[in-house]
Amino acid sequence: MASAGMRAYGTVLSCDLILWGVLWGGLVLLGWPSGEGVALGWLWALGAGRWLLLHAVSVATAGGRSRPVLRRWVATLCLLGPAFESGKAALQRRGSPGWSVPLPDPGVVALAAVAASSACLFWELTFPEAESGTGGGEKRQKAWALFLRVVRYSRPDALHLGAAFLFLTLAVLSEMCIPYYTGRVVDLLGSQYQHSSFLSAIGFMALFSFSSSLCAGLRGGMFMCSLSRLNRRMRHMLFHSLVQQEIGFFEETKSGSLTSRLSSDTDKMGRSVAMNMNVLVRSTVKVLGLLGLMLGLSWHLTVLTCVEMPLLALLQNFYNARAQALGQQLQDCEAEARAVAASALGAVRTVRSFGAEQAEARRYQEAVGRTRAVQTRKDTLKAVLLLLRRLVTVGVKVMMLIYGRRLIASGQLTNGGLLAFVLYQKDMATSTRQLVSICGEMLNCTGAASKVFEYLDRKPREERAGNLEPSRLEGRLTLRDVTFSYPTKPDAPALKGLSLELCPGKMTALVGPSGGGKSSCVGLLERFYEPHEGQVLLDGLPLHCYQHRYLHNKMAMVSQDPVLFSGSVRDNIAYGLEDCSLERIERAARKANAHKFICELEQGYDTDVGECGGCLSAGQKQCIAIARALVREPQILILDEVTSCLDLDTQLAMQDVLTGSVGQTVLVVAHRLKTVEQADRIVFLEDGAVVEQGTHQQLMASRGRYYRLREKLFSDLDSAGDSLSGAG
Ligand SMILES: Nc1ncnc2c1ncn2[C@@H]1O[C@H](COP(=O)(O)OP(=O)(O)OP(=O)(O)O)[C@@H](O)[C@H]1O
Repeated sequence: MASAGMRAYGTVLSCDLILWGVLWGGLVLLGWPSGEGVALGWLWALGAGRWLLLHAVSVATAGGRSRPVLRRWVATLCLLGPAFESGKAALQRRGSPGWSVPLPDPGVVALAAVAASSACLFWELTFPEAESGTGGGEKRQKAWALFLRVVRYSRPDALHLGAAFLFLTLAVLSEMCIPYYTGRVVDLLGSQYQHSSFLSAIGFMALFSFSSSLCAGLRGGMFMCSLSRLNRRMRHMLFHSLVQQEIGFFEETKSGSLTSRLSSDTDKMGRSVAMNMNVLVRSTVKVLGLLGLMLGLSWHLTVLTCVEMPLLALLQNFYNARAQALGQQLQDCEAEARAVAASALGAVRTVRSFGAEQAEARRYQEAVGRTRAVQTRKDTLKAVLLLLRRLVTVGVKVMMLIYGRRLIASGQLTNGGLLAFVLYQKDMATSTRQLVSICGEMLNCTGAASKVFEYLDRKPREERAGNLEPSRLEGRLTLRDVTFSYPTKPDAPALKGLSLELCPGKMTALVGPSGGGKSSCVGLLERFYEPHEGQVLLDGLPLHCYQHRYLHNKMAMVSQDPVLFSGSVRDNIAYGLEDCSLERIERAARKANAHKFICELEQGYDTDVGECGGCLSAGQKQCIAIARALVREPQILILDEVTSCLDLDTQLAMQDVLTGSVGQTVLVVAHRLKTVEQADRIVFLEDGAVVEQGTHQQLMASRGRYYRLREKLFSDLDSAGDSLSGAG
C-alpha cells in the first residue's frame, strides 16, 4: 500500500518535471527573454492545465481511485504558485487586472514542490485516520454529527458564545499587531531616529498589548461561563434520563461508569464546544493571519519555516502512539490503587479485627509504586519529546537567522522586519501545535459526547407507566403464569410459570429456601422488572396501566436492606411525599416503634442520619424504613425480610401493625418471622415455583416442605422465645 503511494507520488513528480522541462525548452527555442513577465491570467491557466494533467496521471497510477491526500497534494503543487503570485501582486498593489508576474524559475518550482509536499506530509501525519479509507470517513462523519449535536445543545448560550468569539477575534487581531510595532520600534532605533514616529509606534504597541489582554480575559470568562451553563444543563438532563431507566439497566451497568458519565464525560463534552472551539478558532485565525503577515515580510523565510511543521508532527505522532499506551496503563494502575484503598478503608472494621493494617498498607504501597513507575516512564517520554521539539525549533530558527542575515545584506529585509518575522514564526509554531493537538482532543471529546448521548437517548426497556388513578383501589394483586429471568442471567429463570394471588384484607406470607424466588416476586410486584411471560395484575388490570406515582403511593415496601438518604429523620420518613405534616410522621414512627428512640436522638426528628443512615444502628434503620412505608397509609404493604435486624419489641409492634390493618393487602417475605403462622395464607416457593400453599395448620398437617423447613429454621427462634419467656 505504502509503496503504491510512493510510486504515485514519484510518477506525478516526474511528469511535472517533464512538463516544466518542455515549457522551459520551448521558451528558450522561441527566444523568450529571461526575466520577462507574463499576465497573471496566463499563470493561472498554466496552473489549471498542469492540475488537470497531473490529476489524470495520479488517477491512472492509483488504478482509478487516487487517495484524497494525493489529490490535495496535486492541487497544492499546481495552484500554490499562481495563488502566491496573485497574493504578492495584490499586496504590492501592482495595479490593473493585466498584472504581469515573472515566470517561475526552477528554484521557485522546487520550492513550491517542497512546500506542497510538506503541507501534505503534515496533514497525513496529523490526521492519519482521515485517510484510512471509508472507516476513517465514517468515523469523522460520526464525530462531526456528534459535535454539531453538542453545538445544538449550546444554543441557549448563543449570546455568551457570540460575545466570546467576538472578544477572541479582537484579542487575536490585537496580538498579531504587536510584533509588527516591535519591529518598527527596532527599525526606528537603528536608523534615523524620529521622536514622533517612535512615540506613535510605542503607543500602538501599548494599545494593542492592552486590548489583546483585555479581550483575551473577557473571551476566557465568556467561554468558562457558557461551559459551566452547558455542563449544568447536560448533567441535569442526563441524571433525569438515568433515573428513568429500568432496574435491569443498573444491574448491567457499573455505577462507576454512570457517575463518570455524569461528571467527567459531560465536562469533556462541554469542553468540545466551549474550550476547544475557543482554541480552534483562535489558532485557525492566527495561523492564517500570521501566514499572510509572514509572506508579506519574506516568502523565502516563510517557506523555510514550513519545514518545521512536518518534523514536529512526526515527533508528535511518535509520542502520541507511545503516550496513549502508557496513559492506558496509568489509568489501570490508578484504578487498582483506588480499589485497594477503597476496599481497605470501606471495611476498616474487618481489617482491624484481623490485625491486617500492615498488610493492607503494604498492598497499597505496592499499588502506588506501580503507578509511580508508569508515571515516570510517561514523564521521561514527554521530556524526550520536549527536548527533540526544542532542537527542531532551534535548528529551524538558526537556519532562519542565517538566511535572514543574507536577506538583510541584500536589502530585501530590514532588521525590524527580521525581528517581527522571528516573533511571528514563534507564534505560528505555537498556534500550529495547538491546532494539531486540538483536532485530536476534539475527536476525544466527541467520544465522551457519544457516551453521554448513548445514555441520554436510551429509552427504558420497560413499558412506560400508564395514567390510571382510580379513586378506590381494592388492592388485589395477581401474578398469572409468570416467567421471569434477570437481565444479567437471561438463561436462568428466577420464576417459572408462577401464579399467585394476594387478596385485600389478607396477609400472605412467602416462605421458602434461599434463592427460591421470593424477592423476585416482590421485584415484579414493585414493577422493578417486567415478566417475560404471564402478567402481573392489580385489581384485574396490568400494573403498567397505573400512573407511576399513584402506584407507589398505594403500594409501599420495606426491603431486606433498607437505604436511608443523608438528611434528617423527618425527611427520610416523608421521603417522596409533599407536604407531609409532623403529626403524620410521628404517627407512622409510633406504629413502627421508632418514636421513642427518635425522641432520644440529639435533635429528635431533625437529627441527621448520616450518609446512608450510617449514624443509626441496623435495627433503627429498619424501623425508620418501616415508618417510611406506613406514613403513606398504603393499600398494599410489602415487607421483604424486615425482621432480620429488629428487636423483640419491634417485632411485636410489627405484628400489631400487620394484624390490625383492615382491608390492607399485606405480603410478608420471611424466613424466621413468627407472624407467618398468623398469615391467612402461606405460600412455599422453591426453585421459582409454588410448591405448596395453605394456612399454617394445613401445611403443618400435610407435613410437606413447609413443615420440614419450619422444623429446621424456627426451632432456634422458638427456643430463644422460650428461654426469654422463661426468664420473664
Ligand atoms: N439481581 C439479580 N441478578 C441476577 N440474578 C438474581 C438477582 N437477584 C436474584 N437472582 C437470582 O434469582 C434467583 C431467585 O432469587 P431471589 O432473590 O428471588 O430468591 P429469594 O427466595 O428471595 O432468596 P433469599 O431468601 O436468599 O433472599 C436466584 O437464583 C438468584 O441467584
